[in-house]
Amino acid sequence: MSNIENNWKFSEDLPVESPVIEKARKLSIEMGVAPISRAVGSQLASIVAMTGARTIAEVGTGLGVSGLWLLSGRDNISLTTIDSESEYHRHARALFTEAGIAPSRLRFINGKAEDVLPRMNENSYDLVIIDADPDQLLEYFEHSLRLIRPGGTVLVPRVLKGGRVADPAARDDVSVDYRTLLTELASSDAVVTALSPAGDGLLQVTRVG
Ligand SMILES: C[S@@+](CC[C@H](N)C(=O)[O-])C[C@H]1O[C@@H](n2cnc3c(N)ncnc32)[C@H](O)[C@@H]1O
Repeated sequence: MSNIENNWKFSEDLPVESPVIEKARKLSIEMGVAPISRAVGSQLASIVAMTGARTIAEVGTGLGVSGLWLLSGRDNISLTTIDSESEYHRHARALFTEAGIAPSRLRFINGKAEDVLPRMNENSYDLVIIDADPDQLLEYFEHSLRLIRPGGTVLVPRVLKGGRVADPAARDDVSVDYRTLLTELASSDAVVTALSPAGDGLLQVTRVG
């Protein structure tokens, strides 16, 4: 293994997940839903803790691995989480309860993100995380920039698409769209952007004004 691969593997193996997050991860994998990686989860919790985020919206609940990590970052967060699959929401709700999270802090919206996001209030969230249909990322990203307050942050896990985004020879629409988005954000004055190689890439975009 190269040093870079060693570093990556070490960073992925290091975070310690709570028993409920471990359970959510196991169930998620059994049901064929890919959870965020441990390193990405620990980065989400860290971002929540350092930004003091209180209002979070999530696109792509899955079985709740990312939500549980976000909620572990600090107390008194309210999480609005969207998924098109009601069965996933049923499991995630049970896992959040098992983690001791008060139902009053959670809002589950069952529906397609492309229908739900346009109806959500602008400037209302400290953090928005997008982890749903990769083909719709650009549309979800536009909405997310509208939903966050000035100083708020949009997070996108899996943004490197298994190495395809970093490979200029990959010319499929999604890889090209992602590459273009990352390149444009890197030189934009309207946002502060960081790209972490954790998991399959974690994009962090903070709105300046
Ligand atoms: C990769 S999984 C999310 C995993 C979750 N964030 C985690 O780490 O545990 C993607 C989720 O997006 C949901 N999804 C896919 N297309 C969607 C859409 N158009 N609108 C809302 N949810 C969608 C799927 O049902 C699935 O639960």
